[in-house]
Amino acid sequence: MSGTTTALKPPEDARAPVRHPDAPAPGELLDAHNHQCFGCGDQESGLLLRARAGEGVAVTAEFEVRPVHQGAPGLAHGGLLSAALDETLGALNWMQRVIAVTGRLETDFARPVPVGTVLHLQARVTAVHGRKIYCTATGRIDAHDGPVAVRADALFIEVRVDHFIQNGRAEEINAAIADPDQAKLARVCEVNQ
Ligand SMILES: CCCCCCCCCCCC(=O)SCCNC(=O)CCNC(=O)[C@H](O)C(C)(C)COP(=O)(O)OP(=O)(O)OC[C@H]1O[C@@H](n2cnc3c(N)ncnc32)[C@H](O)[C@@H]1OP(=O)(O)O
Repeated sequence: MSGTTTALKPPEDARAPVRHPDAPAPGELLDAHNHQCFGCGDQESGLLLRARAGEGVAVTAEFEVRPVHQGAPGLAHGGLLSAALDETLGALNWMQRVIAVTGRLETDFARPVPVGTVLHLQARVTAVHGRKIYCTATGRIDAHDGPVAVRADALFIEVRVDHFIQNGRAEEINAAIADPDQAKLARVCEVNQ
């Protein structure tokens, strides 16, 4: 059973999430927030996860489990399945136009996921309380209505772009600042904070 810890239960006075008026339209493919990202970037050894805007404050994503993602022979590594859930939940940032990072992530592994599976992920924000964003995700095998293999509940915490500038390695931060797409993304999100 997921979401059992108190930290993942929204308080009574939490508000419903609000879709930003300029959020991408349902079905629209979401850009990678960083092309070097292990989850949504374009590294061959990464997840190559592709997310799309959903209705409301929700997203969908697909992750093809390749041999490089194995744990046990022929099966996906559990940590990478958590990463796929985390990345999908992170894509919810686009729908509220905030910058938020994972504070807590609890994963349930309900079924083994064979190599060759396309994991169909769905994530949505359930509640917001100050900087705290409560959200949930599932991953289903080979179809959007396939059997649930993994699910997660998470708490994301809203941060300012300084979070990355102060904590990230200078080499990558400087490259991101010099990248017009990254600078635009940071501006768009910060305007809403
Ligand atoms: C340019 C675009 C890029 C866009 C980039 C988007 C990236 C998305 C990528 C996918 C997602 C990731 O993997 S993100 C990477 C993994 N995550 C991280 O690296 C985060 C590391 N942790 C941190 O930096 C920090 O702990 C933070 C930012 C999460 C929180 O620190 P803080 O800002 O000082 O806030 P703090 O006062 O401690 O906490 C605020 C409130 O949240 C609660 N809180 C904080 N952490 C937790 C927790 N683990 N579990 C429960 N509750 C928590 C506190 O109790 C408090 O509640 P109250 O007192 O207010 O009630």
